Amino acid sequence: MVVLSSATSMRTKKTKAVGIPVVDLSLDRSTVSELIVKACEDYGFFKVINHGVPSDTISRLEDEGVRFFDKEAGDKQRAGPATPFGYGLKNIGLNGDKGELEYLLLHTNPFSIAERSKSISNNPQNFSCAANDYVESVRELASEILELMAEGLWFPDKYVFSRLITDTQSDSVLRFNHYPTVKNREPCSYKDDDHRIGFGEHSDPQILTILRSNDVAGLEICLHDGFWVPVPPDPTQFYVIIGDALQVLTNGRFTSVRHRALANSSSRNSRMSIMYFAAPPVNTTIGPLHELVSPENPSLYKPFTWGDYKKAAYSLRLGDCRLDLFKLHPTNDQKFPLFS
Ligand SMILES: C=C1C[C@]23C[C@@]1(O)CC[C@H]2[C@@]12CC[C@H](O)[C@@](C)(C(=O)O1)[C@H]2[C@@H]3C(=O)O
Ligand SMILES: O=C(O)CCC(=O)C(=O)O
Ligand SMILES: [Fe+2]
Repeated sequence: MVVLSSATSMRTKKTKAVGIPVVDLSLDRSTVSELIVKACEDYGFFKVINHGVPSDTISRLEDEGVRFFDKEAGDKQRAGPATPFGYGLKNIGLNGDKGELEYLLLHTNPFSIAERSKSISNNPQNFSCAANDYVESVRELASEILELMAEGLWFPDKYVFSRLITDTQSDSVLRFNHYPTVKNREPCSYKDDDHRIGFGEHSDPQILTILRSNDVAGLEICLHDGFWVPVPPDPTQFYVIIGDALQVLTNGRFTSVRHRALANSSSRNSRMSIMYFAAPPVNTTIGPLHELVSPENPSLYKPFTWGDYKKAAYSLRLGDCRLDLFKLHPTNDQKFPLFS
């Protein structure tokens, strides 16, 4: 029997204030790579400053996002439903997950962006151009970070991670999340720890996520001890989230951080985040790299293709610990039977 743990099976978790690691990419390379490795081991999450993404590239895409979410409901529906790409409202994924948000999910292939932009914008060319420029810039940033990680781990091949996401067939995804202000009095069935949930607890399946938000709070990350930490919004910088695929490639040395976004309840402005999920081509095999496997550190996961992993992710709920399915030595602390 294969069993799988789930967010809903976990004990109630408390919040605490902890400083999020900040990595200044303008420092010398060996310091930066050391800081990144430490942040990936301790948190699976960090902020990057001096990132090199032009502010104009960020603001052009932000304006497109604001323009889209400002439209009438009927106009936005023209870009939906999200199956999985397109416009989605309150339904996340295909298996009944709900949250207080609306979103746009796009594949980053430029042809796919061009096609989608026709139902998103009255000026599709502007939208495509802003989205492609943004994707190109954050892909470069993600590659640079992955190269620094490989250097920090003393791998002989510094491109071992980055080449997975720079391949022209990469399966990377761009997501805009918009969390409209909700009043606490309104009835709501999806609460957790007395908070309304904008985007429920989960890990990102991909290699790396580059997150940028406006100045409205909501994001929280979960520490190894189970405490939740609010992440201060910073519109000028990016946050980096380690995904499941990188946890596997590093044989568990880096952990994919569980995170969530709380709905807007007190703020007068609504939160908008833009995320770039860096993924390899679908036929890429993901497994622990031999440099990180030894008799003392045996392989923790069986290899799988990115396509297999996506299929598993999409057959499960948002909060499910889908990596359990690929563990070589599953533990007994998992609650819900998945397949028997
Ligand atoms: C409930 C789901 C939504 C999701 C696919 C899934 O079945 C489980 C993983 C979810 C997630 C989380 C990170 C990203 O936002 C996302 C695009 C992804 O790759 O995995 C979403 C998926 C989605 O919203 O389609
Ligand atoms: O909007 C956010 O801040 C987080 C959303 C998120 O985690 C996701 O889209 O995967
Ligand atoms: Fe996420």
